[in-house]
Amino acid sequence: MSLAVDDTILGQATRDYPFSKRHCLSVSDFHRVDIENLLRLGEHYLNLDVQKSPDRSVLSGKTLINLFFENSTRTEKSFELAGKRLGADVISMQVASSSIKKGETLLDTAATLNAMNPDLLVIRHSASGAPSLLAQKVECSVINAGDGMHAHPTQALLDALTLRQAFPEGLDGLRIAICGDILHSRVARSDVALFNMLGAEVRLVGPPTLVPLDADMWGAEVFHDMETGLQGCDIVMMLRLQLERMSGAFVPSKREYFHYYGLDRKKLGFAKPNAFVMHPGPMNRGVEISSEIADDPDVSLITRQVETGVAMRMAILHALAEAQPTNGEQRS
Ligand SMILES: N[C@@H](CC(=O)O)C(=O)O
Ligand SMILES: NC(=O)OP(=O)(O)O
Repeated sequence: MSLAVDDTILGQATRDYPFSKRHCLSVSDFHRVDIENLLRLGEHYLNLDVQKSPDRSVLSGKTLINLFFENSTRTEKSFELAGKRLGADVISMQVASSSIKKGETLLDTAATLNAMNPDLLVIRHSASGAPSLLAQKVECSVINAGDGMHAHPTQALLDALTLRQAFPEGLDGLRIAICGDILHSRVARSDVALFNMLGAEVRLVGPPTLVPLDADMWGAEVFHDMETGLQGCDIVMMLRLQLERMSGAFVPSKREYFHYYGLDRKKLGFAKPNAFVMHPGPMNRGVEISSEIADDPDVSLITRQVETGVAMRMAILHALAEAQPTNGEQRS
């Protein structure tokens, strides 16, 4: 089956190159054509008035299980909404009240859920690699909703789709600065990989304690001050200080951090005059971003990222549910 959404450009693209991936674990598992097809499908769902005219036949009869071992608002709720809008039966497992609290392991939990025959399993876990491990143990499609500091591929896809809406000519040649706590950020890792694939020039800006030593090998130029890092940038993406992954002090104080790295009107002035601001959320106002920037509808794409997230996740669920695995990617 191909992604039979319409007979126009999308239909043509997906007929020529049907989506073949069984899982969504990391953006680097995808070819550019997979990414283009996913983004086109995301655009399709963004343009539909999904509240009023959902296509509930796409995932009708399919079961989606959300398994979040780490906190989430945007990712979990948008997968839940996306699954429901496409007609799936959706279960969001409450880890805190599950048998994991009685000592059941991740793999035993996965085997138990697998026995209920889900079609799609969305997992967020603090351990890098947990979704890949699970993908080897279950028979359904696995979607990585964030694993440790490793990857957050669906965030990268929704960020790319948000950018395509803001820059209809595409990401090619855009200069994007990702700023703040790069070290602990799975969003930064996935965004750098995807933005590079789509032709953007990516910069990483943060204090030396929060930028990994090998960051210049990711395909991004590293800067340690906002003034030079933001020069000529079309997009400034701010990241939260991910305290839950820090052991020890990485910044002297939040107040000092804001002074040097927090985005306010003055620092945004270092970027291009019409630069947009992004943030994957959740934000810590007054730490990495000021309210005057976060709430400025002329520059902030932050709410649009959330809105785009639902459409993008509808696209991902749709694509995986209809994928035609190639050899070596056999669907069981
Ligand atoms: N929500 C994103 C970013 C963050 O938490 O700061 C993540 O889960 O990676
Ligand atoms: N951006 C993001 O992943 O948000 P949540 O942690 O709220 O899901």
